[in-house]
Amino acid sequence: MLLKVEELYLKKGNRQILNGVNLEVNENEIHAIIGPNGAGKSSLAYTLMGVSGYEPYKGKIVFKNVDITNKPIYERARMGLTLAWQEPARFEGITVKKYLKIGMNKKYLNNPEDKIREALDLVGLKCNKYMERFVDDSLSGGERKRIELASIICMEPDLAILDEPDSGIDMVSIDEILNVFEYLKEQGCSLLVITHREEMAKNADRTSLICNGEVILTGDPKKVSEFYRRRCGKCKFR
Ligand SMILES: Nc1ncnc2c1ncn2[C@@H]1O[C@H](COP(=O)(O)OP(=O)(O)OP(=O)(O)O)[C@@H](O)[C@H]1O
Repeated sequence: MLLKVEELYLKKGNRQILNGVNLEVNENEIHAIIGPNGAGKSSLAYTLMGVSGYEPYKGKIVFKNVDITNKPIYERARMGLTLAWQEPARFEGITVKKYLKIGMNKKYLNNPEDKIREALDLVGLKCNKYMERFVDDSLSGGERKRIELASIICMEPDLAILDEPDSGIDMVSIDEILNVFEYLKEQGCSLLVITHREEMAKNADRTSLICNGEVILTGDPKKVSEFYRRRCGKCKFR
């Protein structure tokens, strides 16, 4: 097992956000997380990554058999964990090329430009058009999401947590994103993908449903999606 989350509890102020999350991600698995707005999906992602302000008050996070619950974000990153934020990264003043090179896996540093071209191609962006563009507001939300995904391809972490990689991506391009997921899996990465799109969840190996800060069901993606649609309509908002 790659990631094991045991009974994780998180508060923000006096608000209870995570209520004893249990979650397991296997090696080489695409694991989707679904659930209603406000269920705690993004908060779980930040807690797993070790973002400041998201320290759990109870529970355990084990990554590659190491207890990382109290490890700082940079140590988790060094161990091969990464998070692509819901809001795409903005590195004002940096070109796309430079941005993709920053987190690049060492094994590609001999010939970074080839990997950058491959990554941009995989996410459906024309290299010559985007390499020298700046990562800033001049890029559309969808373009930034794609660049974020390209950075994961260049980084090739052991586990990438992707918070709504499909938001802002037009419907016809969802297949492209799914292809990137398959590509990353072939490279040996595991993915934890937070999504509101059923077709994304259905293409995962397993899906977990989060409700009120708790994983209430994990299993076959089609069954979990179906359960969510049938049973969770009523508990959408707290
Ligand atoms: N800093 C904070 N202070 C207080 N409450 C917070 C804070 N951050 C998040 N919350 C609350 O925690 C709950 C979980 O939020 P979170 O963003 O994790 O949900 P989510 O499942 O990712 O939702 P969505 O699907 O809308 O993105 C929400 O009720 C939110 O209002």
